[in-house]
Amino acid sequence: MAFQGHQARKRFGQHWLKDQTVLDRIVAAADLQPSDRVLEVGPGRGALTERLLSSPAAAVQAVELDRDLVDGLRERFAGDPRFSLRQGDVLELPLQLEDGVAASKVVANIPYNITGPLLDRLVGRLDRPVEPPYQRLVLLVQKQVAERIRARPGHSSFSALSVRMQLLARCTTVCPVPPRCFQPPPKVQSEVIQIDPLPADKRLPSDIARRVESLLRQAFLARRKMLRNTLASLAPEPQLQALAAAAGFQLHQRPQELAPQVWVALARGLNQGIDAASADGHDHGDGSGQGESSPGGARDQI
Ligand SMILES: C[S@@+](CC[C@H](N)C(=O)[O-])C[C@H]1O[C@@H](n2cnc3c(N)ncnc32)[C@H](O)[C@@H]1O
Repeated sequence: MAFQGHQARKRFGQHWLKDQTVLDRIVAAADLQPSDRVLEVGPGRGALTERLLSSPAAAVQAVELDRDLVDGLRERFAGDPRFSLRQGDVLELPLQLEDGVAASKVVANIPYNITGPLLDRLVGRLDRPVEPPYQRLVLLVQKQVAERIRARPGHSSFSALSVRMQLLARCTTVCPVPPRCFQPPPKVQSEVIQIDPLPADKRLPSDIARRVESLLRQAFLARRKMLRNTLASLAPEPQLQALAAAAGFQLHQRPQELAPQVWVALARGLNQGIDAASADGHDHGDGSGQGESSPGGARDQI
């Protein structure tokens, strides 16, 4: 077998999944249909790939960084024409399948060291969502990250990532995965998470999306500070108070207490303020949230 002699490499985040129940749960969550085309990030030695190829999916495209795994993977799945493999960095390679068609689903036990940029690549940000969105992502990630993705307001894990992901997708837990499910076992707890991105017509309008991204950056930079302080550059306090009341929060609250829809309501209020001011004949910029770090300029935007 071509994998013989290959040692798991720490720098590539290699922890082979060996627990059959977790593999079952991942594939069940993916709910693969004959019309599905799957992207697998980091097939490793192919434990998950084999399960994906046991499903009725039309195609499984794997992207593996470690050159020394490529021959073994090609050998292992040579008999299945639905399997294709590209060697390289998933953060850099084009992600269409061999025939140029985009995958419908992503299923992967991901290397934890690239989680942030990978989510960026596979889901995107509010102001630049991945287009077209994947129908579903089933990802094995570090538990701490899964908790941040699906956290509710007020929970200690609630962060800008929670707001962003919950406005872009429906995020649910599939199952916890303790270290003993891997070989070698990682030092951290893991979790399988299911992310169903919203279809393009259910996303936020782009001006609101840009504004929410900009608010999140501004507010979560100092997550322990009251919003009265972190948002002070946006408007004089009486106006800020009115905007907050209309959006459904109070200025003594902190950013991790505000639900995603409250951020959207605040963004709408701010953008409407800009529109109203523009209608008055003032020049207040494009409402993209740029320049908000300059207090004077930002006050002018309201
Ligand atoms: C946690 S292991 C999962 C392996 C296998 N899917 C399993 O479940 O046993 C992560 C895999 O991603 C690969 N990998 C790491 N960084 C990568 C990158 N930037 N692009 C593509 N694959 C990567 C590693 O070589 C490894 O095979």
